[in-house]
Amino acid sequence: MLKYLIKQSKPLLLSASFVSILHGMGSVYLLAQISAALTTDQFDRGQAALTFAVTALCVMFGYMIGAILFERLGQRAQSDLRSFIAQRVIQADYRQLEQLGAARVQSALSEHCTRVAEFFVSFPIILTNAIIVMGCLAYLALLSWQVFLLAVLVIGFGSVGYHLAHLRAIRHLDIAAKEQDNLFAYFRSLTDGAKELRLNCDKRTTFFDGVLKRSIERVRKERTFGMSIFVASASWGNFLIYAFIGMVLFLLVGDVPDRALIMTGYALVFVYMVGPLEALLLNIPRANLAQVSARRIEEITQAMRSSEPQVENVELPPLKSIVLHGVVHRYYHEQKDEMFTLGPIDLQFQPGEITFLIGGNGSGKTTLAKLLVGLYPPEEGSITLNDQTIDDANRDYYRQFFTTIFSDFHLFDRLLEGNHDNQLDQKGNALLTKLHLQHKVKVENGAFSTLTLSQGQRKRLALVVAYLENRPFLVFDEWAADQDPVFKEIFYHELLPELRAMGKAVLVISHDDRYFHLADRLIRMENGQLIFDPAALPTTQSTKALSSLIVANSVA
Ligand SMILES: Nc1ncnc2c1ncn2[C@@H]1O[C@H](COP(=O)(O)OP(=O)(O)OP(=O)(O)O)[C@@H](O)[C@H]1O
Repeated sequence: MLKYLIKQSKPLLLSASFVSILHGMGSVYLLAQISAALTTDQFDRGQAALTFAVTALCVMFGYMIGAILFERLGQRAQSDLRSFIAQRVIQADYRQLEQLGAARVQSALSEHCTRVAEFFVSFPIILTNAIIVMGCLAYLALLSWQVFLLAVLVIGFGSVGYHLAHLRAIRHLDIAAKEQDNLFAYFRSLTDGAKELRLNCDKRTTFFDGVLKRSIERVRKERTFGMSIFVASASWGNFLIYAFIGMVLFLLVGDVPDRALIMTGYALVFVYMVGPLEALLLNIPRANLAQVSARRIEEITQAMRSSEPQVENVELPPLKSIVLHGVVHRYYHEQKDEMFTLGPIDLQFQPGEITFLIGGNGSGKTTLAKLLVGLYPPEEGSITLNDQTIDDANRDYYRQFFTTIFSDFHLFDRLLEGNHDNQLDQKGNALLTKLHLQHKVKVENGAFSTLTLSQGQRKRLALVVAYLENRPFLVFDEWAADQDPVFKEIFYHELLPELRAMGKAVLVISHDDRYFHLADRLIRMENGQLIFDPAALPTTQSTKALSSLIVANSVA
């Protein structure tokens, strides 16, 4: 992932790196000038002052330009990453997304992205300081090759220790990154479960102390541990620097002639080098953290691979039929080591037909609806649309035939229709009036004036959106469950017949047995199977619906 981002912004990164290298080299050149001024007697003071001033200015501008360019790179990396992840989420197969969970996606979009962007802030620090350290070493080599060799030996020794520590630290940072995904799920519970947490103090205490704080603590502990290892190895590096300086000043130099001058030269280099070395040792862990986050983003996006190419601006042909042949879907419940199997289901749908799907809780009605609309691909069997078999290649196209209102529907704050115009607003407002929502919410330029509505009102608004989408097939999953009798009446007695007259195919998942007789067809789900059970049907049901039930179960 980091490699990909680096490749993406190559020109900017190269320019920023070039400026940082110049900045580092300029700093070393400044050191050489200071050293020369301190240790040499005969030189042109005016010329030296001018060179020093020009170099200092170049170093300042080099630092400034480099830092600005890297900041831009960091922000761009963050926005690129966010768009990339969002794109992956939009394209991901729905079932994979369900399994992955919202918390991990949130964690990738916020925290991990920020950490990766930070890499671009620490990168120039690492680069510039590495150049300064290398320059200082080169200058040392000029002064004495023995001292240079000793420095290389110390750096080699330090690097091995640093690498071993690095391996250990990364393990802890990885654990922290994984735990953070759980933490984001708990953060969601803080707002999603706000009512429950306020109404039950035991629940609140257990959640806060036993779940949330434990997770926060785990992230803190693992990250502190990982970073402490880095800091410890940085201190080890620091100690080695001073050990090296001590060895050079007190053992290697000895009682040579011009000792004071040589010592001044060395001391200057050492003092100049300590800061950049420390900065290096402190910033490499930040780059490592970015690497851990980049890996996590990669894992999360890998888990969202899409096998279904997405369509754009499709013209839909008229719907003639949708047929499910022996369709099967399974859920595996890990905790209980149990399998829920839906199907095999044989079923046929036609335009202008209202089908009611009934059955007990957990019998598989919603799962069947998700299979029908193409959110789940059938594990066995097949679906055909107008005699064309649906597979991964055309499933996204197939999904465009449907509008759904599931019980966990989402309302966007605007109509997201590509061909939006004034007429659509007018139609929307007329429908809002029909559903008694005209005083609560309005459509203006495709946007709803508010979404602060009761659950029943939100569902009515969702119904308006579904109507305006004008798709050939509508699926309502217990839409009427939380509506007043007056809206149930409108839904079952006005809207459904209207949809039928418009030639729409409609699947209504319902528990409202008072209205079962209005169905053209009634199908019943029990424990994942469509069953034929005339005794279970309400007495008011028309013979038409009853005979359709038989037909529904006999489509091969
Ligand atoms: N995302 C999921 N992952 C795993 N199992 C699931 C998932 N969704 C549903 N199930 C399981 O599948 C079975 C059928 O669920 P489904 O939601 O289809 O039933 P339903 O008939 O719509 O129920 P209800 O009337 O309560 O809405 C249940 O046992 C449920 O636990």
